[in-house]
Amino acid sequence: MQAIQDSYPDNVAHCYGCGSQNAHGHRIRTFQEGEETVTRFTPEAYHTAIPGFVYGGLLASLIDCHGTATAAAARYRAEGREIGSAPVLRFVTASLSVSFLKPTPLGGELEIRGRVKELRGRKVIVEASVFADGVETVRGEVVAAEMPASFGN
Ligand SMILES: CCCCCCCC(=O)SCCNC(=O)CCNC(=O)[C@H](O)C(C)(C)COP(=O)(O)OP(=O)(O)OC[C@H]1O[C@@H](n2cnc3c(N)ncnc32)[C@H](O)[C@@H]1OP(=O)(O)O
Repeated sequence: MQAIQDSYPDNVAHCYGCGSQNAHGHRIRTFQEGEETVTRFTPEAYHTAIPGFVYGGLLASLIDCHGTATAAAARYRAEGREIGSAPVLRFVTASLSVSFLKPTPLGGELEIRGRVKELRGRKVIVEASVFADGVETVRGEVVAAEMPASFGN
């Protein structure tokens, strides 16, 4: 199945969280499921915070990259365009907020589910949650902004 990240051009596919070209990264893959998006990720033993539980920074990065992918998909949908069609849309994180509701157990697959809260102009606000065994352990919000052509300058 085609993931949203599969549509990222090679020159922006090096992100540590979601770049398919980053051999050391998480390489998350996000799929549209109706009005929601879903990513599945299984943390490794070295993603430990306190033994038995997942490191919060990893969980934040899953929300982050799931959010920017959800934002891109939402904009394509709003424009009635196929994901990845030219001109390619790229979103970066303007703001990320994360609440750790419960400790997230280490040792199984996590599910990250996202939905669009607001889509306006060059900005998309995405809400996303991490679930472990169906229990919501983390909730976050990503403000994703369309990457300006001048990015980095
Ligand atoms: C392409 C695949 C890569 C995937 C990336 C994965 C996630 C990442 O790790 S990205 C790396 C981390 N993020 C960055 O480095 C971004 C650095 N910041 C920037 O480049 C700029 O500040 C940027 C692009 C976010 C916003 O620039 P700006 O000139 O304000 O853009 P602009 O187009 O005017 O603003 C867009 C909208 O976002 C809003 N906005 C900008 N920053 C923020 C913020 N911090 N909080 C809330 N809203 C914000 C603006 O108010 C504007 O909203 P509106 O349209 O309602 O007025």
